Amino acid sequence: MTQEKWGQLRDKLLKTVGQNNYTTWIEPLEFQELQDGVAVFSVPTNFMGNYVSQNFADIILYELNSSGASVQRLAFRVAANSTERPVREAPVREADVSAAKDETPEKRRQAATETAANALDSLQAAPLDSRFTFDSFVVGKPNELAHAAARRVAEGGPVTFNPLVLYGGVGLGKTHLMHAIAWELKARRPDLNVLYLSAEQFMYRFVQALRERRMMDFKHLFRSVDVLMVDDVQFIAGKDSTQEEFFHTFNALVDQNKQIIISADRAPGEIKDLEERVKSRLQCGLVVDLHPTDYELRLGILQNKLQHYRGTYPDLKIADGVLEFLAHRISTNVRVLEGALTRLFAFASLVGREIDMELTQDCLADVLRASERKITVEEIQRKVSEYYNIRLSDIIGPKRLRSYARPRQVAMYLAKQLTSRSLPEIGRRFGGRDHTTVMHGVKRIEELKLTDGQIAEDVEMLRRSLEA
Ligand SMILES: Nc1ncnc2c1ncn2[C@@H]1O[C@H](COP(=O)(O)OP(=O)(O)OP(=O)(O)O)[C@@H](O)[C@H]1O
Repeated sequence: MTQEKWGQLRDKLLKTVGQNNYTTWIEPLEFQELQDGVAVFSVPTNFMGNYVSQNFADIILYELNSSGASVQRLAFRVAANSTERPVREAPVREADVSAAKDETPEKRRQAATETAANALDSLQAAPLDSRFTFDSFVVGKPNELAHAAARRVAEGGPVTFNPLVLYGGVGLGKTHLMHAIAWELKARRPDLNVLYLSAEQFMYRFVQALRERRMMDFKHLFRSVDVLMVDDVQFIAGKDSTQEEFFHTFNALVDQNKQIIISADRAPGEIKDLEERVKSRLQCGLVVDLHPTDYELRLGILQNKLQHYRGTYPDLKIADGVLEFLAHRISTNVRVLEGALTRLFAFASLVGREIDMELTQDCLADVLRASERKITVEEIQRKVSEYYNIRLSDIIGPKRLRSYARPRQVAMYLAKQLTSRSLPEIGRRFGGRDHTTVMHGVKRIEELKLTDGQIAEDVEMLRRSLEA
């Protein structure tokens, strides 16, 4: 059995176990020697050796023997200078702890901690997305506070607010920021054990530990981290025993002054079925929200993505105004925005055309339709009355005073621009006015926008707040 032969066998294993398993578990194995029927491999961690021997030993043995080698057993040694980490989580094996059965309590504790640390190794590197860094995070008004708090925590200095809770709607960058913190901490403070996982994974690990009667390992694992990051914490709402364990983990870490970072899809106080005591713990630190994106932030993100895509599609051309159009028309969810741009680039490169308005509308018709915000005339009237601080009835009613008439015209103009209502329909909603009155109002505002800076600004502010 030679290195070369192992190389060939690995190719066969790739077909048997699939790409993911292969990359995670088989590729990092280094064949060392075959002696007395034992094939020895070096592995980056104990944990990984255990996992491979539990899950893939029979397949590896089968392939080794089919290739002519005579192998009865596999053995795994941890490489002395190993810096690699496996990239997936898996159960911690009882064998690791039971080896210490006859030792003193102190040694047992140490062995358990080492086991936990091994498992920790695999978790740390597990799910971080290399694209989610501070560099690739575009900062704008809606997320500047969350970003600043994340940056502060990522410095790894003394813990000043604990926990940091980031919350906000779907696709607004919570996970991105959490990963960015983890990356930054890894770079600045490699001495710290940073553990990032989703609340779902937390529950999964907890249930598994219960099933395998390995709660001690579980507790060791989670209490020996320096920074614990739990994503999408709302997931544990209504899951009583998981919440309970989370609560104890949380307290234990806070008592040791270890940093905790949590994300949720809404403010802690608003998470249904989350125990009061968990809610109040979450509210003890700094709670910051990621607001829905605004036009400027969406445009910034698109420009950022464009730079990125230039690397992949160097020949692509994009007409002026397309990014602005997308930022204007596509919803607040950044994931949808990114998806739209990806599709657009892929499509344009396939058909070999410049990305212009026509191509954009063809290619993204469904996305554009789905994200079309239905702004109503009533909503416009309400916003306009709030903005000018007049009563809603004065916008709709017959008063002709300039201080009512001008806001009314602004509302008519916005209704024409932002809804698909016809002039007569708009007129009906303004106290049964004639369509010519609406037409006149719209024209008047169009003219004033060019000559009166204040009106132009009012209209723009109102448009933005209606579209936000
Ligand atoms: N400010 C931003 N700058 C750059 N990319 C962003 C920004 N905000 C979000 N994104 C991107 O949008 C996508 C969705 O973000 P992310 O997964 O972090 O959302 P989330 O808030 O965790 O959503 P969910 O609640 O669905 O888990 C990611 O690809 C992320 O990189």
